[in-house]
Amino acid sequence: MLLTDSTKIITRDNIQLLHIDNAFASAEISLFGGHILSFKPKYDGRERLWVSQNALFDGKKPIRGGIPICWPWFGGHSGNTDLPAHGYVRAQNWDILNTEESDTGTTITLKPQTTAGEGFEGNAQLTLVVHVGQQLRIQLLTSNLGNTPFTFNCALHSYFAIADIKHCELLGLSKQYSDKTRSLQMFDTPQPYCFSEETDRVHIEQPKTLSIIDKQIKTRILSSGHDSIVVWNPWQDKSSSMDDMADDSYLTMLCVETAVTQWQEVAPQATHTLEQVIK
Ligand SMILES: O=P(O)(O)OC[C@H]1O[C@@H](O)[C@H](O)[C@@H](O)[C@@H]1O
Repeated sequence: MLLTDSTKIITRDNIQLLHIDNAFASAEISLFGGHILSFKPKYDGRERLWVSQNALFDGKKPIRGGIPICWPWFGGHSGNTDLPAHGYVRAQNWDILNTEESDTGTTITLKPQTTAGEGFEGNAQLTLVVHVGQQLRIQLLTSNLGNTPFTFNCALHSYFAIADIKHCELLGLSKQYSDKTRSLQMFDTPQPYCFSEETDRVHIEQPKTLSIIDKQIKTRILSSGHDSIVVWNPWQDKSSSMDDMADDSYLTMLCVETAVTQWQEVAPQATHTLEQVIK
C-alpha cells in the first residue's frame, strides 16, 4: 500500500499504528480495530481523544480509549452473552484501502479483514473513512452485498479527553434516556448535564450537534446517521475494577458515542453511513 507523504506506519507493542501529520493536524490510527487513538488539530494543539495510561496494545484485547468501532452489535449480543461486547471488529486487524491528500487534509480508508462472525448473519461490507484536517471526520459505511435485508447496531465509541469530569458539562441532549445503571429505566435528561456518579446512558434522540464544555474549553461533536447518543463514564469503583484503567482515570475522560442502538435495517445493495465529526 502506497502511503502519502504525511502518513507513516509505526509499531507499538504488538500492533501497527498509522501516524498522520499534515498541515492541519496530527492523528494516530491503530490498524488493530481500525481504532483512532489521537487527533490534535494544529490551530490549538489540543488533544481531543483520551487513551488510558493502562491500555493494552497486545493485538488481542480492544484498546481502552480513542474511538473503538462497535459493530455489528452494540453492548452485549442480544441472543448470546458469550459473544464479545460491542461486536467483533474492534478486536480484528484492519487493512488500509487508500490514503489520499487534498486541500483540506488526509483521507484514510480502512476495512476489517472480515465482516463475518458468529452472531451476525448479514453479507456486509464495512468501510471506515477518516479525514484528518482542521477537524476529524469519521464515516463508518455498512453496505449490504447480499440479496436479503439485514439489521445491525454500531457506534463510534469516542473517549474525549477532559480536564475534570466533575467540572464539565454536556450540551445538546434534551429528551429521555435509558439508564443502564438503573435497569434500563427511562429518565429525563438533566439540565444542566453534569457528572457526579457512574453514568451509562442511551439517549434515544438524534442531535446533530453536541458540545462538551470543560473549563470554558469547548469540544464540538457533530453526528449523523445515528438513532442514539450514548454517554458513559465508569466513575471510581468501576475504573478501579478494570485492568486497563487507572483508579482515578475516570476523572479525565468522557465517552460521547454516536450510535445506532435500535437495529438499523439495510436493504440489499444499500449503504448506511454513520458519521461523527470532532472539532
Ligand atoms: O468495556 P467495554 O466493552 O469497552 O465497554 C465500555 C462501556 O461502553 C459503553 O458504550 C456501554 O454503554 C457500557 O455499558 C460499557 O461498560
